[in-house]
Amino acid sequence: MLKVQKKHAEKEYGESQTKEKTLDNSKMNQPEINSLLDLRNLSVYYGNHQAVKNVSMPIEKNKVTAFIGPSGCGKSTLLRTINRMNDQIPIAHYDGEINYDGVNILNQDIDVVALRKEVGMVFQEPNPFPKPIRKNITHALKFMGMNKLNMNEIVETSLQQAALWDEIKDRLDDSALSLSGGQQQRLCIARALALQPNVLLLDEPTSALDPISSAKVEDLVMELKQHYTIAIVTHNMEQAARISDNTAFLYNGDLIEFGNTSDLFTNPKEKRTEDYISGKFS
Ligand SMILES: Nc1ncnc2c1ncn2[C@@H]1O[C@H](COP(=O)(O)OP(=O)(O)OP(=O)(O)O)[C@@H](O)[C@H]1O
Repeated sequence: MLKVQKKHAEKEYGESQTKEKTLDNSKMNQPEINSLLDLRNLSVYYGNHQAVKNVSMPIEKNKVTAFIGPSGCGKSTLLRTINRMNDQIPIAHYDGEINYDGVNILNQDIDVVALRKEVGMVFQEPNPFPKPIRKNITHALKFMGMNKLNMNEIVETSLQQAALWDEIKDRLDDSALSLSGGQQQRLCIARALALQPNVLLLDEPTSALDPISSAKVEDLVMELKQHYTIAIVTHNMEQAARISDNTAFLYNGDLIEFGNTSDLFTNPKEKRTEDYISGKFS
């Protein structure tokens, strides 16, 4: 629950509905899903252009949900809407709801800074601050007003969670830019984890990495889902099949198919899904 929104949620939905909900997911041919986020009739526009069209789907708690589909189909737009990053684009606007633990996070009175603390994001290109490794973590905490915490402990814990501690524990005061691309990306994940989010949004986090670094980030994602709810955009079908539990296939802004990843990849219900995953178009 977004702390700043608790009162709002209680007023709008009633206390009983602010607890976790189990979706009736029969229309998606899925067993019951324990969703943390629930997208309902979500449409996103850039000016007059509709990039995401009336999408409804759950994002399951402590699972990895992959967004796949051809270039320009709206994957990143959908992901960025979940922590309101699109608010930074003046022509972007949206309709519909994203319910997060009983709160519609698209409400205008949501505290987006608090939201982004709970719903962290990691981008395609590793983007550490040009500062020492340690400061990449502490700077994020101070920026979020969390400067009373035990910084050394959080630095160590978040780097351990990001499977980076053993590699860099003796060089915490070196510049983050001295790390390899794969290490920089894991540092960016550690930086997001330091804020103790519930959800991690990963926008093609391995597309700029070599195969070995990509494999480390994939292993990390599999590990992290024990504690976090993860949504990932990927162009890599093998990656989606390897690491995700649920997959959403988007085409031209429409959600064509959503379901359990192994079912969707082995027995797609829609012809367009089958054509896409079998490489007939990209
Ligand atoms: N800042 C923006 N301003 C205007 N239009 C945008 C903006 N960002 C994205 N779009 C448009 O929205 C549509 C969806 O783009 P989006 O980046 O979400 O797709 P994508 O599936 O993530 O693509 P890719 O796989 O190539 O990254 C595209 O038509 C794109 O041109």
